[in-house]
Amino acid sequence: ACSHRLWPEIENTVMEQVAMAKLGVGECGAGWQLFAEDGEMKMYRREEEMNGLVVDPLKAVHVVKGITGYELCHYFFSPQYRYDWETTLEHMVVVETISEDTIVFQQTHKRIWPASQRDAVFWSHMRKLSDDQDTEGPGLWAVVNKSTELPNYPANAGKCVRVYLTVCLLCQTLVNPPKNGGPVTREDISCKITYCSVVNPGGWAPASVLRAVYKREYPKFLKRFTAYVINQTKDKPITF
Ligand SMILES: O=S(=O)(CCO)c1ccc(-c2ccc(C3CCCC3)c([C@@H]3C[C@@H]3c3ccccn3)c2)cc1
Repeated sequence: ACSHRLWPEIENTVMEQVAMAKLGVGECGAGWQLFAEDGEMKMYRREEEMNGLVVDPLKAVHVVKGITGYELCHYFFSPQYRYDWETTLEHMVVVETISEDTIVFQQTHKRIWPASQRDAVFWSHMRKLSDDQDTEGPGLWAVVNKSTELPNYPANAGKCVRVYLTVCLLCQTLVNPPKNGGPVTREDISCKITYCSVVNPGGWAPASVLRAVYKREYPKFLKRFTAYVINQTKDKPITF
């Protein structure tokens, strides 16, 4: 994988995205605005436009009990589960499997009225990161998705408007060993999630429409995805 043409970009993007994900939303003066909250889940956005297009960066933080960071990243990264949890997905193609932890996808998303239908072409990379604090712990796992150009999937060639996205799912497993020294069970683990995304919608769509879509779709997506992983793993051995 290190020899692949995308490798340098993947390496740089992962480092940059993980560093950004680790930054707190700080004092809200830094421009992050809380726009959705549900229990442990908090969703922030910054209102940003690029030549008239809404490209609001999104940062969500969440803590989920009973699953590990590896498990969350595995179900987010692996194509075979995506239709189960990604409700806005109409079609997905694995264009290239660069290695077991790096895949290139083409996805068509269901049309969200009144915007025209979108598609995305992106590489996706999953990796374990050393947790600076405790090296031997379960550590940090991340999946980074970033749009890329593919000659065989030219942008805006068919009915879809091409979106440009950069997404980072950063997960830290927290283990609270049982007092009695017994084996660690799912009651003793939780996962701290940071999900960052910047989606440039490609073609024009009304700012009010896009912001309404983001406000509705992102909380739904993160709640549905985490519930899916909890359900998929509840009767399985823990994978760190
Ligand atoms: O985390 S991922 O990599 C998971 C892999 O699937 C990912 C997340 C989000 C998108 C995405 C692509 C297009 C659009 C819009 C833009 C104009 C009209 C459609 C949206 C809007 C925000 C809404 C949305 C939010 C969350 C989930 C799905 N829909 C989101 C794509 C990939």
